[in-house]
Amino acid sequence: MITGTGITKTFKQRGSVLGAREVRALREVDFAIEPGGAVSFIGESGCGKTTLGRIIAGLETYDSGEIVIDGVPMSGLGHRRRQPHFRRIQLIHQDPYSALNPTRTIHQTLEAPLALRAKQTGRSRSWVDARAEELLGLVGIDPGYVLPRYPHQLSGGMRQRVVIARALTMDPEVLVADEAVSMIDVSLRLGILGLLKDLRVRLGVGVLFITHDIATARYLGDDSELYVLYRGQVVEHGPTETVITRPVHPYTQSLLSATPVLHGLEKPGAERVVPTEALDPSRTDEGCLFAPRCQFATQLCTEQRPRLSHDGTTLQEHACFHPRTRSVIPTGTGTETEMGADTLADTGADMGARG
Ligand SMILES: Nc1ncnc2c1ncn2[C@@H]1O[C@H](COP(=O)(O)OP(=O)(O)OP(=O)(O)O)[C@@H](O)[C@H]1O
Repeated sequence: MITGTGITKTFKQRGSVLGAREVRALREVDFAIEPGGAVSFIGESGCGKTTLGRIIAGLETYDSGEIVIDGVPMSGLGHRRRQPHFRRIQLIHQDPYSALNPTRTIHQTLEAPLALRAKQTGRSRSWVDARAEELLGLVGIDPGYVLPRYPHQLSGGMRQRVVIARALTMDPEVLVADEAVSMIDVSLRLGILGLLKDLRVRLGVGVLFITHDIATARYLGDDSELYVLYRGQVVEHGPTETVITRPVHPYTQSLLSATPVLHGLEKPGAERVVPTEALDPSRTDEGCLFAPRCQFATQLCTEQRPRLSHDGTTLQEHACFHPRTRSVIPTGTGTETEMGADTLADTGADMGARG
């Protein structure tokens, strides 16, 4: 089990005419990933999703808070002693093109981490080759075809499967998939999402899914959990299906309102929640972070910051002084286009409601 408590991260951005600027990328984020569980983080561009994924994978430091991996708090450990724990959390980058070394064949790409793993676990050289073939089989590609080839000789979908196979060389407890399907052809996305679901079932590996696309978050499974991030703060969290069908935070509602739907699936009577104001670079950190864009904000919202909590009336936690369940999906875009099942994974909106 992997938990994070109060994870906070601030970046200093230099180069502005006004000098260094501080960006609060994450604000006291709490999360938990059960063994074999599925968790998604969603939010618009810049909300801190990638930073959180990198922190969870041990690739980024954090200012305060605690990450506990299988009962071991990471903050008390030095870099070398942390590594074996973080190795159990493998990051899958969004861009399979740059994630693979173009000068190495797929055999060489898988051989290096597997040789290390063999050394760590006292296995033989023949195990390395057999395991490479086994892992490629697990991710649904023919080892005989792929092993001698270079990344540029493979399709985007195949490359992403190789990236996933490479992550599996470390026997991970959790795969962190950061926008893992966003750079893949629409027609291949469902295949990769299906593979992640399948790996959960077959290997018991947990999946942490980072996405701006609410439709892909929904695809992860009925038992998955959803965290909605806004400007580094979790504003709503609960079972994915509950958060999507009965959202209570106006930001979640605005994300869902912005989601295009297939013609004919519009829900009669759905409300539309639209952020009233674009993100302003001089935005205030006072009160609720979403208040300047929220059509339901009151004076209280501009003065105090609501904390994520259960109020006992809903299944999910929320950080809102005026939560109200609103049925907001889907309002439809008026598109007449007929779309096949293969394109369903691409129907989520780019939720970057930046104005
Ligand atoms: N290395 C860095 N140095 C300075 N600022 C950074 C750095 N990495 C991220 N940030 C800033 O932190 C904030 C969160 O960035 P992050 O990449 O985590 O967001 P995101 O939700 O993943 O966005 P996107 O979907 O566009 O990748 C942004 O304002 C970003 O500009």
